[in-house]
Amino acid sequence: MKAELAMKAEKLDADDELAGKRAEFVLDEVVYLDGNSLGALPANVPGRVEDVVLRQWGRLRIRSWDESGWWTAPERIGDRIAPLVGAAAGQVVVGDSTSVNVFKAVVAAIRMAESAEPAGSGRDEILVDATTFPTDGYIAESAARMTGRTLRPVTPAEVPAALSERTAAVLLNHVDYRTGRLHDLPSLTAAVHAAGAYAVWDLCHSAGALPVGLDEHGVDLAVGCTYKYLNGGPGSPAYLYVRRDLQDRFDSPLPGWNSHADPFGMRGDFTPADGAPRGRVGTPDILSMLALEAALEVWDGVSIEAVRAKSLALTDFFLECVAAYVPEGRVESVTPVAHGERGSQVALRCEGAGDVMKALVEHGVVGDFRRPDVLRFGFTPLYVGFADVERAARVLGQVLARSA
Ligand SMILES: Cc1ncc(COP(=O)(O)O)c(C=O)c1O
Ligand SMILES: Nc1c(O)cccc1C(=O)C[C@H](N)C(=O)O
Repeated sequence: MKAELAMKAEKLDADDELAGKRAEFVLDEVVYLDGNSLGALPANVPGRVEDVVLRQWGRLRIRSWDESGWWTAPERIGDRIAPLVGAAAGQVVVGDSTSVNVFKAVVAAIRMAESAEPAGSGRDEILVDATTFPTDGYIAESAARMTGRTLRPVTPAEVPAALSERTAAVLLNHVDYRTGRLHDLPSLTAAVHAAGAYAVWDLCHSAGALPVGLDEHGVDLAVGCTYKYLNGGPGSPAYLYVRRDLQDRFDSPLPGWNSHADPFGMRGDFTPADGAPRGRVGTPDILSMLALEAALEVWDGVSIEAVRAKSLALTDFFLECVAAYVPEGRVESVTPVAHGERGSQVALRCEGAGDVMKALVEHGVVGDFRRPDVLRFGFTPLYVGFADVERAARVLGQVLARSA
């Protein structure tokens, strides 16, 4: 069995059109299956950061806001992310954290719902994914409280039935951070719209791993981080998508001088900028942002459809190897088997998962542990290969056999 799966991995790697991309990353002999938490370092980033620090900052200093393109970086880099999430140019702005962008998007969605209806018409409810990564839930709760709305946590499957004329906005995750379940963005967005509400999607676990189709599916607002499948580095800035025809109605709860129509007018009253810059707040985090810009160069010539095809092949193969190597009954996958419902990770429920993950890391296989009992393995198609997958499952089998 071992030899068979190893041979299969070899063949899959030989046929992999993305295999060459791995050389564009700084990696070692560790099997790195944690790119859904922190993506690996693209090899061109250190040189770029050195140039940004020593030449752009060190020598050009203040001139770099114009001459090195610092001022326009949030929209320029937004336009580089846009095709990866199915958005035309001019709708994505990079900056701040995902958490901050969730706040902007949810409050802006509530304000859009309010402005679209006669005063007091009663859109007083916000729906939020009950299984969400916690930060989204905390922020939605605060946004609801600040705007006098009620927050109603529901699972994504319950959303269609929960929608009503009371719903103002719905905050959902495209891929669940714990289970890796891919939610049906097209049909949920359509259901939200049919109820007259606004849909906000968190793309943290889907952008760079699978096609999102923001424009195609008429998503209203979306946010995401850039340090997972986009490999921007620890704390790299997040992004905000506002659909073009909604941009004039985007009323930011965090208007800053960078989102002013005339930032250097230094005026006392706020006039919002047109287009994507309206989503900015204050001075962009240039060092992180330009590291991200360099990191995004690995996407040159890569189609997100090819990435998705490889991602599904990797997760299928991992499940096959786990079934072959792991002693019966020791793990249970909580990630859906159906391709249409799977993101780019596999989450295995396992007794003693915390200790098992420690042992895996000691043996050169890095995934992560999510309490109370989940082993999480993320598969980044740009740098994970099929031999990595076979080895990870084999080591998992050995660790579990030892602790039987
Ligand atoms: C779905 C989701 N939303 C938000 C975040 C984090 O937000 P922030 O980038 O503000 O830390 C994460 C992971 O950290 C996440 O998985
Ligand atoms: N953002 C993180 C961080 O600053 C430290 C450790 C982990 C993270 C993560 O991104 C966690 C991740 N969102 C998750 O899905 O669990």
